[in-house]
Amino acid sequence: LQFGRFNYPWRGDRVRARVMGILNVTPDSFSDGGQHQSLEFAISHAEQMILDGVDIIDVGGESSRPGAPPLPLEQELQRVMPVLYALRDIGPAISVDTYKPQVMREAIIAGVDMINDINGFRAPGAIDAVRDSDCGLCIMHMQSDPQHMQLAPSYTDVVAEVIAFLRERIATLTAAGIDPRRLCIDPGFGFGKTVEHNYALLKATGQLIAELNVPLLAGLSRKSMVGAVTGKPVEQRMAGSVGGALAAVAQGALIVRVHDVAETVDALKVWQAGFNLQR
Ligand SMILES: Nc1nc2[nH]c(SCC(=O)O)nc2c(=O)[nH]1
Repeated sequence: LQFGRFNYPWRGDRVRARVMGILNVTPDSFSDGGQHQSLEFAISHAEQMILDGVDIIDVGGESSRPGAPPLPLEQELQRVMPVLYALRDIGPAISVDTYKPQVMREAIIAGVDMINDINGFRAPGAIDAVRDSDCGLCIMHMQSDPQHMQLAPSYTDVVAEVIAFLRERIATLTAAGIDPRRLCIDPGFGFGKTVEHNYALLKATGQLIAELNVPLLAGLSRKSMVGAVTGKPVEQRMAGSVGGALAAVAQGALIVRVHDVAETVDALKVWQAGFNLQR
């Protein structure tokens, strides 16, 4: 490990928004779910995202849609590790979307640039898994867990409670010896939130950044919060998702996690050309 390499994707430039492309390596994202085909598909999808201008590729082996059953560790490793090794030197930063400490450990050995944990590194062993490395760490807020989170999301004050959660996680990770420069936060759109909660959080993007003083990742691409205000099904939510990404970036979000890389990259180029980025 080259300590001090600090290869987290936002190192050096915390102004230009980065585009994180979603690379699902779950069977339901491939026709036959076969191992070999899924690796081929994953690599060609990654190559397309690179042509489209992606900054970070987020590799996820477990679907975390509401109600999804947990995925056994071995299956997640079988899906994700071949892809991480295949992409490790392909160009853009590589992130792994996992909450399992063992997957984090193996991903770090495979050279990932970022660990994206929807569970905010709360699993036993998660902090130990990532402490002695130099990759970026995304701490996301989730109420409850994927199997139960959308049954009855409730908050007294969703913005205050999400800020308090993220503040506690930042404090816990830094107290464990993790360099704060490695950290980014994420309000977790759709993870234990109603549509109203999601938009309250989106409108509070600037407040989260100001209060927590770490880069913020926004992941609302094609989610039900986009469907709710456009009336569009998931396959017609690209424009709405781009609109949501710009709403987050306009308030200071540094990373947007999206399905539609080319469109988001173009939208950001024009928006950034026409907007005074000096905040
Ligand atoms: N950091 C982060 N990771 C994520 N992984 C997913 S999976 C669900 C989906 O893409 O619809 N969402 C998010 C998100 O919002 N933030």
